[in-house]
Amino acid sequence: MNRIYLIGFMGCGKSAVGRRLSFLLKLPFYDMDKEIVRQVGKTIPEIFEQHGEEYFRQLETQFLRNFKQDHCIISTGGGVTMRKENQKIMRNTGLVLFLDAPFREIWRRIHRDPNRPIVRQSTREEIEALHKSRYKAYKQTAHITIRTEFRTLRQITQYAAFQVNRLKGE
Ligand SMILES: Nc1ncnc2c1ncn2[C@@H]1O[C@H](COP(=O)(O)OP(=O)(O)O)[C@@H](O)[C@H]1O
Ligand SMILES: O=C(O)C1=C[C@@H](OP(=O)(O)O)[C@@H](O)[C@H](O)C1
Ligand SMILES: [Mg+2]
Repeated sequence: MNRIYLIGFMGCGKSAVGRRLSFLLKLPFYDMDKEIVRQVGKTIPEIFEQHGEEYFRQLETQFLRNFKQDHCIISTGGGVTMRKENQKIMRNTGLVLFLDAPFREIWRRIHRDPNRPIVRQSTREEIEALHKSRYKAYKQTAHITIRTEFRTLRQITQYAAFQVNRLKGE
């Protein structure tokens, strides 16, 4: 299968770049968080509050196991890449792009957002430690790492499209 997955920490731009990349490459776009919200009929904070994080993680893996569409762009949630099974599914069914943003930029983007329950419950230091602890998994799961610092969303999207086309041509 030939999907494009965007992975990386909260706020690195997976959803924003995924949407733009889908326009540029003319491929359908799926944001895993949005798909889960639609399936369950609850917001992400509601799922975390009412069922707990582990339940949300199961929904993420279920989505990846059951999803059938080929030739599409999928923006993952920041925690998806932590499970080995998810890593395997993504690498076996598509090209995995890691959007690598510096933590201070990530923090600036996410610290006031009420829709990310993990951020709401934690201090800056705790989120920075989480970023550090997850970094290796993103790096190792990705076929390509894209550094986003000093780049606009448009530049990142164009660079991602260039990399996708280059690898398709190989
Ligand atoms: N390179 C960038 N330049 C400017 N704004 C960005 C960039 N990447 C992401 N953003 C903005 O940061 C916020 C978080 O991005 P989002 O795509 O939701 O991240 P993710 O899905 O990885 O959590 C959004 O408002 C998005 O428009
Ligand atoms: O990193 C995480 O554990 C999470 C990231 C979120 O997605 P984004 O990476 O799009 O913010 C969302 O799946 C949930 O709040 C948990
Ligand atoms: Mg997102």
